[in-house]
Parts: sequence; C-alpha cells; structure tokens
Amino acid sequence: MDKFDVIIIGGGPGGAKTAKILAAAGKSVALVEDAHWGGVCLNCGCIPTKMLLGAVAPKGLLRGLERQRVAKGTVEVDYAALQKRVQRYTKASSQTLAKGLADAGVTLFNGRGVCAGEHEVRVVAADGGEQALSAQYIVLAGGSRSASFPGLTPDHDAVLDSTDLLNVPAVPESLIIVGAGAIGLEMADFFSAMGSAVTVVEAAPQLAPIEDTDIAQELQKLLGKAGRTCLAGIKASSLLTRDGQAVLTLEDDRELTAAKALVAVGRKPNTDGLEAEKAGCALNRRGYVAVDDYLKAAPTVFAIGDINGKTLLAHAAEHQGVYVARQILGEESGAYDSGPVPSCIYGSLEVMRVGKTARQALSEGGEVAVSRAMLTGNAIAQAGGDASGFVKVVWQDGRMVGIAALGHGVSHLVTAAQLLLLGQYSSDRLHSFMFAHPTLDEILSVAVQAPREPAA
Ligand SMILES: Cc1cc2nc3c(=O)[nH]c(=O)nc-3n(C[C@H](O)[C@H](O)[C@H](O)COP(=O)(O)OP(=O)(O)OC[C@H]3O[C@@H](n4cnc5c(N)ncnc54)[C@H](O)[C@@H]3O)c2cc1C
Ligand SMILES: NC(=O)c1ccc[n+]([C@@H]2O[C@H](COP(=O)([O-])OP(=O)(O)OC[C@H]3O[C@@H](n4cnc5c(N)ncnc54)[C@H](O)[C@@H]3O)[C@@H](O)[C@H]2O)c1
Repeated sequence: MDKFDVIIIGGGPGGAKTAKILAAAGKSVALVEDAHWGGVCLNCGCIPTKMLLGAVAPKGLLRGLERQRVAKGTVEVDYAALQKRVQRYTKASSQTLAKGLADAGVTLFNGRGVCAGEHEVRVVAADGGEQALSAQYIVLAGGSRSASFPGLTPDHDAVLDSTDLLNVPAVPESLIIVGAGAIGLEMADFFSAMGSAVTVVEAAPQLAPIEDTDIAQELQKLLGKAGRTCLAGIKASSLLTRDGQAVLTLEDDRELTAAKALVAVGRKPNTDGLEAEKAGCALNRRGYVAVDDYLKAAPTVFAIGDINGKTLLAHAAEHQGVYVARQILGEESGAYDSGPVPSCIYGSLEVMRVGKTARQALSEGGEVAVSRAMLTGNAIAQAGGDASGFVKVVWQDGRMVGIAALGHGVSHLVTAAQLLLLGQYSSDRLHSFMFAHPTLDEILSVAVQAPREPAA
C-alpha cells in the first residue's frame, strides 16, 4: 500500500488548489482524477463557456453602437474554428495543470477514487487495475454533474446537457433551454448571438431566481428587447426527442419544438460509487457530503467544493481548498468563513453580486435599505454603446451587506465591489478610496453615495 500525508479525490479547482498548497509545504500528496485534470471548470464549465461568450462579445457591443447609428455592417464568428480553439485551449491548459502539479511534487493517479476506510482509498483504473493508498487525511473534492428529473433527462440526441451542448457540431437553428440559472442564461446568450432562435423556460417566477426581483425584471425586459423569448413562472413537464427534434411539454400542456434542447436545472454531487460511508462520512438530505463548520465530513476526512453543496462555484471550491490545506498544516483553527461570496452571470448582459440580496437581508430582519445608480450616468458604459442597467447597494442596519449590478460588462465590477464591501467603504470612508477616471468602477462610488431608500 502506498502511503501519503493526504489523498485528494478529484482534480478540479478545489482538489488541485489543495494539492498545490500542501505539496509546496512539504506534504506528500496523492491526487486522484478519473476524467480530466482541471475538472468541470476547466474542461466543460467556466472556461469553455467564457471562451464562447468572449468570441461573441464584440457583436453585442457593435449592436449597441449600431443602434446609435455609429457603426454598421456585420461580424461573423466561425463556429467550427471557435470550437477547435476552445478545445485546443482547454486541452493544453489541462495538460499544463497536470504538469505543474507533478512538478510541484504531487503524485497523480488516473482512475476512480473509492473510499475504503477512514485512511484508505482504492484507485480503480479504466482497465480495472487497482491500487491501494493510505493517508493521514482524505479530502473529497469530486465535484458535481448535471442534474435531471423524471421526464427531464437528457437523451444526448436532441435533448442535451451542458457538456453535450458545448460540443454540438453546428449551431442549432432553434434551441429550448429549461432553467434560467447561470448555465441556462449564459448558453442562451451565446447561442442567440450565434443566430439560434432561443426560448428559455424557468419554473420560478423570475429569471435568475436567486437574485433580487428588480434585477431579474430588468434582465427579462432587456433580453426581451434583444429578441430573446423568456417564459418565467412556468414549469417544463417533459422533454423528449421526437423525429429528431426536441419536444418540450409545459405544465399547461403547451408543446414547443426546437432543433435542440438544453436541460439546465441544477447539479447533483458525484457521490455515486465513492463509498464515502466507508470513510465515516454521511450524505445530507440533498445527497451532498455533509460537513461541519470546519468542512470536516469525518474526523480525518474533509469535503470541499461542489461535492459538499455549500456554494457551487469554482472560486468557492478553491477558497475552501485553501482553508482545508491550512487546517491540515496547522495554520488555521477557526471555523470556515467564506466571507461575502462573489458571483457573476456572464454574457452580453451580465449580473454581478457580492454578498446579500435585499431579499435575503429582509428575511433576516433589521432595517434594510437600498441605494442605486444607473449605468446611463457612466461615461465608459456610454462609450461602449450599451449603458442599460444599474448598480444597487444593500444596507442592513446601516452596514453595507451586498452590492449587485445588471448591465453590459458589470462582471468587471465584482472585485472592486468586494473590496468596498469588505472594507465597509461607505460615506465616511469612501473619500480614501481613489477610483480611476473614467472607468466603469466609478459607478460603484455613485451607488454607495446615492440616497438610501427602504427596501421593498
Ligand atoms: C457550464 C458550466 C459553467 C460554469 N461556469 C462557472 C463560472 O463561470 N464560474 C464559476 O465559479 N463556476 C462555474 N461553474 C461551476 C464550476 O464549474 C464548479 O463550481 C467547479 O468546477 C467545482 O469545482 P470542484 O473542484 O468542486 O469540482 P469539479 O470541477 O467538478 O471537479 C471534480 C473532479 O473530480 C473528478 N471525480 C469525481 N469523482 C471522482 C472519483 N470518485 N475519483 C476520481 N475523480 C473523481 C471529476 O471527474 C472532476 O474532474 C460552471 C459549471 C458549468 C457546468
Ligand atoms: N457564471 C457562473 O458563475 C456560473 C455559470 C454556470 C454555472 N454555475 C454554477 O453551476 C450551478 C448549476 O447551474 P444551473 O444553471 O444548472 O443551476 P441553477 O440551480 O442555478 O438553475 C437551475 C434553474 O432551473 C430551474 N428549473 C428547475 N426545474 C425546472 C423545470 N421543471 N422547468 C423549468 N425550470 C426549472 C430552477 O428554478 C433554477 O432556476 C449553479 O449553482 C452555478 O453556481 C455558475
């Protein structure tokens, strides 16, 4: 049996980050991955989707300038060439990541990690060969995959999951997207920019259901203006392939047909076959690996990233990985604190948020107020040709607890917003924070200083 200080199952952002820190500190680390180094994020998540969106972004900007009669003509994106570029980039990045890990002293295992005890893991290779490993600590970082429900299960023919859709050989003439969370909205943006007739169906009363209603309503209005069909407040009952076409049945029995359909209704953890119970771990009610306040799933086992279901974001997986590595190294003893989590939905229209929504703050109680600024007042937003949208700041009992924005390019505001929030740069401290001029970031300062109104 090969012995290590730490065995990590899952080579996505969470597992890779943890492995690098521990190896740099002199620990012997085994990292087990059964698919691609870099996980979902690098191979079929964050990175390929942003490369697609990046390629169509200039089209959106030029459309804004065309509306102002300062640009004309068309720009074409070569879909086949773009797909090849994305594949080349992600493959090379995955290889570079693996090489970097190996160079840092991490021992890489290609195969499926299966828990065999509180300190033991079996690695099952694709050819069925097995290797037994033991360690003082195990870190579960196996991530998640697309969820499906009865009636809403990708058949990988005309009804696809997000990985299938990233690999479709040609842009579908029409596309139904079930689910208006981040995946649904980003895919809708790309394929619609590429010429697909896109229909988005969302069961919740609004698109981007976790965001505040004012953000979601403005988003739906602006997407409508851009020719997108978005049906919110209606559930998809079933999706199937009929005569090569995707056929969606809505809960009111209406039928919609398209060349392809995407099921983007959330994620489920990769716990099948992990045998986590053998390491002393339990699954919670939603099927994720249950962890305590220290991200411990058992006395010598941690679970980080998507597999613990806390926050399904790549940077959250990495942040948790840093915390767990520091705990193992004896550099951290307090409970895990994510701080205000930044998140973005990318595309020609973006949503950005750090910290709480007004809805969240209201549900917790206290005096909740909102201050805002419209992007129309920002010179850089105007220069880019699309100044729709706004920034809002959420205040709870006088403290800044959240900053959100909707509009073109607002994902670029996320880190400045986080710094403002962490430093509590409100009226009495903001004078010490110098914003470059002219920048989109200046809108944050305007929103922080705008009059506060009670949140509805
Ligand atoms: C289309 C899409 C777009 C996304 N865009 C963004 C974005 O823009 N920003 C963002 O923050 N997040 C985004 N996400 C979410 C992000 O990809 C995940 O939150 C992140 O990848 C989670 O990291 P992780 O390390 O927990 O797991 P993963 O990235 O899922 O990696 C886990 C790895 O473990 C492997 N594995 C699982 N079980 C085993 C086992 N038993 N043995 C060996 N290996 C195993 C898997 O093959 C996988 O490679 C997106 C997701 C999708 C699907
Ligand atoms: N930019 C980013 O950071 C980014 C991008 C993509 C994905 N992600 C992460 O990946 C995770 C998964 O994304 P996702 O968009 O699949 O999940 P999600 O949970 O964000 O959204 C799924 C949506 O599907 C809807 N839905 C469920 N059943 C339905 C039905 N029968 N009919 C109509 N609508 C239905 C839900 O109400 C929900 O709004 C997210 O939690 C997100 O954190 C992040």
